[in-house]
Amino acid sequence: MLREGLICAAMQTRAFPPDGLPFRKMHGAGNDFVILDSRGMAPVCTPGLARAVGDRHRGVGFDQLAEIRDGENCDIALDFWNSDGSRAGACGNATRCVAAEWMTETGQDRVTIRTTRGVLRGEMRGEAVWVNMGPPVLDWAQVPLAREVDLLHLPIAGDPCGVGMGNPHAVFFVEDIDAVDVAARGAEVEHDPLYPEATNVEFVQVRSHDEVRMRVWERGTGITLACGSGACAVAVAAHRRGLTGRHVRIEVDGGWLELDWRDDGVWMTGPVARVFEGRLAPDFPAAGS
Ligand SMILES: N[C@H](CCC[C@H](N)C(=O)O)C(=O)O
Repeated sequence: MLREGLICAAMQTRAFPPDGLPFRKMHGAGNDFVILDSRGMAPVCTPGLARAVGDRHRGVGFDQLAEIRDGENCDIALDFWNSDGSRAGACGNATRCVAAEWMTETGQDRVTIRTTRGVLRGEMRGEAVWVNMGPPVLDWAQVPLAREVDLLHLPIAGDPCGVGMGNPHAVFFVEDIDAVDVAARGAEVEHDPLYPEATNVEFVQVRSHDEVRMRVWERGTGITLACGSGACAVAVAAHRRGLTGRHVRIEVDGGWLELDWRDDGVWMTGPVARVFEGRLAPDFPAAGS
């Protein structure tokens, strides 16, 4: 036991460099991220580290943590973590943030990013960085979403739709989005047994053929001000239901996102901002856990 304790203590002190672990804090339309850069070294993030850094009182706080890694046959790779320590297969807003940073750093106007769902492409068009979040998966949730509608206790404005964007999304169209108790209904739907891996939940009010408003409950995180992959799912679902065209502006609680569902995938742009840079203390509680 003593030996195990010593090994454990050694791991805890050797995980971070002596001057701390550098990170960047960014957000995209209010969806906020801690970005770690592990290029040229072994990945550092673990469920424990994600939870500790994600703690808004004792850590840094984030909706997702994105870890940049060396890309195989592409420019970079990205891993995503939620603040509860779970992994996310996709994160559109963090992908936009990292794509924008990479373009600024390299002076290039195109980037390829490997994620668990495949290689995503980003490109600069004028001042805006667009990313292609890939094609939607439309058969991931052939489930009776009508049961979920009952959970909402609200008038709906179109059949709900399940859309996979490398992660699951359940999209509900409602007449009055301000009447939705996003926290209560979102948590309920997230863990409905219909979704063995749980789901992200989007509520949408359609304003016109090219504009909708969305509010989101993210799996593993809760309410966020924006969700990029969720916005992609909403654009796809709204078009499939005949409610919008393929190009749509989506108002989220943190601003606006612009979506364009093309033959090669769902493209997205919107605001990104770098907030600050810092270093996790070498003895940060979760170092090495
Ligand atoms: N905020 C992210 C999505 C995180 C999804 C995550 N909560 C999951 O478990 O799938 C985005 O911009 O796409």
